[in-house]
Amino acid sequence: MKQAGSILVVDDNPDILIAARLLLKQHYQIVKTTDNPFDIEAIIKSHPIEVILLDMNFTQDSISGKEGFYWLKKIIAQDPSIVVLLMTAYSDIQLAVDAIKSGAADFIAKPWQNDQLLAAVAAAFAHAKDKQQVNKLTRQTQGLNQALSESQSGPTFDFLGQSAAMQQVFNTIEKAAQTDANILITGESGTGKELAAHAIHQASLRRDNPLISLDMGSLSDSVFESELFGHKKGAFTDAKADKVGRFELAHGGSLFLDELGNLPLAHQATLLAALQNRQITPVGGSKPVDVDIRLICATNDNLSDSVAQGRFRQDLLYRINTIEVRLPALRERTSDIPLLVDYYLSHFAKKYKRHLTIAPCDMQLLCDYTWPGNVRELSHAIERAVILSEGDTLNIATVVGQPSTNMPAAFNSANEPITQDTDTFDLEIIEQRTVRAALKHHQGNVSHAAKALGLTRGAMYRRLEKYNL
Ligand SMILES: Nc1ncnc2c1ncn2[C@@H]1O[C@H](COP(=O)(O)OP(=O)(O)OP(=O)(O)O)[C@@H](O)[C@H]1O
Repeated sequence: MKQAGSILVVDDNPDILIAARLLLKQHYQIVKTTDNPFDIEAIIKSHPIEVILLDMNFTQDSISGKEGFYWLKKIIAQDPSIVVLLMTAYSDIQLAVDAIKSGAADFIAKPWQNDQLLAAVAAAFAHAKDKQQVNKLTRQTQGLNQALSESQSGPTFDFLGQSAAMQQVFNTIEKAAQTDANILITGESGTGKELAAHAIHQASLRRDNPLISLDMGSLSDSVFESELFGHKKGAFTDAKADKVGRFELAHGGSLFLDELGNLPLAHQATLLAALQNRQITPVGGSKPVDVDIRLICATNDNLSDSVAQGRFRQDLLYRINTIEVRLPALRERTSDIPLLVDYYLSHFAKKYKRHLTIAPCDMQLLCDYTWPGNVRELSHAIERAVILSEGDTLNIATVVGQPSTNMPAAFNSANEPITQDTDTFDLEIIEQRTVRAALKHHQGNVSHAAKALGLTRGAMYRRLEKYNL
């Protein structure tokens, strides 16, 4: 039976090429041949070659083997994962030793014994698999280190809720997490979609492997494929080294694609193809890589509406929403508010070394407020109150928006007139105004505003917090 594997034979003698092809074709799925070593580069680029059988002398009467060493070096420089077997009719021990020192896996004397050649090629394929595995792990480790340094190590806060609505959410997560089903988390901004993604991963069998997140809302067109699928060195001007994409980093674990509703249609098609094939090809690469991931997506949008409006592909929606987890807005589960207030009060009191309690009437005020920014707004409000309160009692008056307006602070601020004239050169003031203007322009959509400002959503939220927006 033929084995999966692709081998290239390079020899200037057509009889050798025919003999090698006839023999190897019986055992391997892809056998390519060429009599011109200048073709090697293009063949490697267009086909995922694992092993090369390479002649050492191409020019007539040449017996030094120098050409073989030259092409061997070029192959290794182009793709170090390829295993090269050198062959020559002028067998001598020193040549064999030099070949192996230069990076060849083995040396074969012509004319070959079929059994010996097949054994050497089988060993070369095994070696190629090991090399691929080592390369993959090395690149995965580099990528994971990078992802960790980008603080994607996990959420700081617990995922809380005692209301019936949240109990149902926890139930669905518990059941769905045990399977590999794709999960779509929906809910307004600040309802805890990212926390839910982490909870799903932690409750799954993949918990010992990484959860890799990617904010689709802040990805520009030019980096989309390279972020998702990685790239090869030299694939484009800025590709100074190989980069592992998020799909490969998440191999064996979970991939969390946040803000999926913002993905342009062209990228939706690319993403769908990767999900269907369970394979990705890095930009500038020729070898598809198998990926085993559990997909978790999140969105603030109603994707069914987006499908109806032609903004989101129906086939992609069907692929990602095997299970849907809908996170209720905080105003739909007011019984959770005291729990969340106590939790964040104790967290921030500890952080700022304060001893604060909250008066029952103030807790009631917090329960009556509609929290359009959901738990994120609540946690920021409590943090500000902890910082601004004097004495032992939390003073909430300064932090909660007027219940009569029931608008998030960010919206209120955005409605203020913004002076565009440069009446100040204070960078902080200018930054604050720009952030407000971007929010206003994008009707409070934090992802869109962040993208317009060239910020990640994390960086945007830090600024919203800093300026109390
Ligand atoms: N159930 C919860 N218990 C405790 N904290 C929560 C809960 N839900 C959300 N939070 C807190 O609210 C903040 C926002 O949560 P998260 O980022 O998960 O929301 P999101 O729905 O992903 O928001 P966005 O759509 O804007 O990205 C975080 O600080 C998170 O810790």
